[in-house]
Amino acid sequence: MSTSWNIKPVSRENSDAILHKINMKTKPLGALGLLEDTAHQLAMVQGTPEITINQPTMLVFAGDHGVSEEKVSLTSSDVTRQMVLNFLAGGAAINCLCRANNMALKVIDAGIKTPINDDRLIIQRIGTGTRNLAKEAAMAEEEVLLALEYGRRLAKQLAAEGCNLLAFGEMGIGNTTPASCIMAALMNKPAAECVGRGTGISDSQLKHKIAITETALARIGSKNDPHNVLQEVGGFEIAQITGAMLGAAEAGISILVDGFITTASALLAAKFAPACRDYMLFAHCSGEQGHQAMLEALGATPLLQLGLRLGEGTGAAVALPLLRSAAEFYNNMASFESAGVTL
Ligand SMILES: Cc1cc2ncn([C@H]3O[C@H](COP(=O)(O)O)[C@@H](O)[C@H]3O)c2cc1C
Ligand SMILES: O=C(O)c1cccnc1
Repeated sequence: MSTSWNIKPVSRENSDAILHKINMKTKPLGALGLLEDTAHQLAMVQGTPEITINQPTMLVFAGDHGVSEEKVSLTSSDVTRQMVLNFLAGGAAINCLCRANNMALKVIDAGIKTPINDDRLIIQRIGTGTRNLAKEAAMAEEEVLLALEYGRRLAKQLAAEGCNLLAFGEMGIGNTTPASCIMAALMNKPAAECVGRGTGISDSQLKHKIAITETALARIGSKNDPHNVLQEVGGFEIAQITGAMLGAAEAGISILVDGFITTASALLAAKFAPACRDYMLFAHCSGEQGHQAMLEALGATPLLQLGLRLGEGTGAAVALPLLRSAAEFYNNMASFESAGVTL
């Protein structure tokens, strides 16, 4: 069983014209650095003379992980639910950074241990947390399919309502472990290069986390098959983010990727449908070991390097003003001709 994705690669047809427009702005060639690449990509995706950033929305998917019983995190699964309540109350880092940067925030229960009854929460529960990937497949095949579909549907609904930029964040105690497993499997790298300290675990916890990752990897039949990888070592929120990224690309809108965990989803999405990569922008390089290599594997140059290692979408929220700056210079900066400036 598999899902097919209907993603149009972004047309290269306008690439030269967009580059020309950027190069004719009143500045030395390339002097706006990564802002130029960002404008180029947004303009390519949008295919319109001006770049717009409409209803930019942060989607934070929450899910619990059976592997947290292995003490691979600083804290217990209970904190996932407590943090979702914190999101709903407006008190978490991501709430502050979305407020500071004028970004809408939606929180999705993709399958935390104990449900929360609150109208503001989007309920897309797959279960009460995944199974322990150290011992067995984290998810059932149907759970993977349902999670991908839930994510896809939400992204397409938001695009239909006028959003043209979706950013992705996550909350799930233990989820750097599945993200490391996904990285190791899809990039065919040793566990030790993919596993980091997440919330800040000790040396002995790190050793155990690497051992678990190796055990789980040995169980994956086809390491190059994103569906198989998700089933063995994925997570409900990781799978829904993957589906939502693919859904965003199907809808032709931009994807803003955050840290280590959402980049693992991006790797999966690009494996399901390589054209999805055309729609992705990368906010930052996290302090989590392995993130840099994952970004390189995706050919990504992240906008920021702030030493963030939190997730929740925080890096993506902080990067949004850079996208707005890219749009503003692209749309409104004078050209040599219009300003009468000669080199
Ligand atoms: C209070 C708190 C708030 C968080 N917000 C995001 N994370 C981050 O830490 C978790 C991943 O790290 P690990 O794999 O080590 O558990 C995820 O929930 C991630 O979003 C948090 C973690 C904590 C403790
Ligand atoms: O980079 C991330 O997304 C990250 C790093 C550590 C813990 N949680 C998330």
